[in-house]
Amino acid sequence: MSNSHLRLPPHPPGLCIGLFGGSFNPAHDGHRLASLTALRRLQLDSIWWLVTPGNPLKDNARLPSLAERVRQARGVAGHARIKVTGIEATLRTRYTADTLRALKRRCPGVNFVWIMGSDNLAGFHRWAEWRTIARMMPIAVIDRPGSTHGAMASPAASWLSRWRLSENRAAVLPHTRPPAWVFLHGKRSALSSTMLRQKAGRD
Ligand SMILES: Nc1ncnc2c1ncn2[C@@H]1O[C@H](COP(=O)(O)OP(=O)(O)OP(=O)(O)O)[C@@H](O)[C@H]1O
Ligand SMILES: O=C(O)c1ccc[n+]([C@@H]2O[C@H](COP(=O)([O-])O)[C@@H](O)[C@H]2O)c1
Repeated sequence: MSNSHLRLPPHPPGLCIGLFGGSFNPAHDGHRLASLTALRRLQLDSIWWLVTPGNPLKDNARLPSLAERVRQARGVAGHARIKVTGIEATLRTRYTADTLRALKRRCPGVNFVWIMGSDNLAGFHRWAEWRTIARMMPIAVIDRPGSTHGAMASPAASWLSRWRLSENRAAVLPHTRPPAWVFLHGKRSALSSTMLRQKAGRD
């Protein structure tokens, strides 16, 4: 990855930016639909897809290169407000807590929101410093087929329950002091990268 991925133009204070981390192996329309839901319901200025150099909890032996995944994801994103970036490679961060600290330091005044699908909330308690992440920025969870119940029954959802905003207040989430989170239900996609890799004979 070239240093161009670290170029962070000055962001006027008050901008609202969603951070959507993922392996994107490959990116698909489910990522795009979740992003459009977050953009609209949270009234974000933009959403950044953070294509990870490698999820710290996954075996990344067969993961395509970061450059390849970023290129493919840009083809799928196709939206002026969705920016696809490999910035974690340049920041030399892999754990989400480290990435969020680095971005907050580099972009003071920006209202960041961490975005994730409901399957990730189900396993969030296994992430490094997950409570710290929730104290660093608001979180929006996007409902995804197959994980609605698991997400809500998870240790993280239980710990976070007292800070949950109702969905009709989603637009205030980016301006709310963390911990704060919202569970967004809307149009859903059953697509997954696993399904696409299997179809392509890659798994
Ligand atoms: N169909 C979907 N609806 C809502 N969120 C999704 C969907 N697909 C992926 N996400 C979310 O996008 C983020 C990145 O996911 P990722 O790139 O791992 O895709 P994936 O389809 O879950 O991949 P895999 O099947 O390999 O686990 C995660 O927060 C995940 O929950
Ligand atoms: O920081 C962690 O401990 C951690 C553990 C698991 C996943 N993550 C992040 O979660 C995001 C979603 O990952 P994935 O592989 O499910 O697409 C991605 O940004 C990962 O870096 C982060």
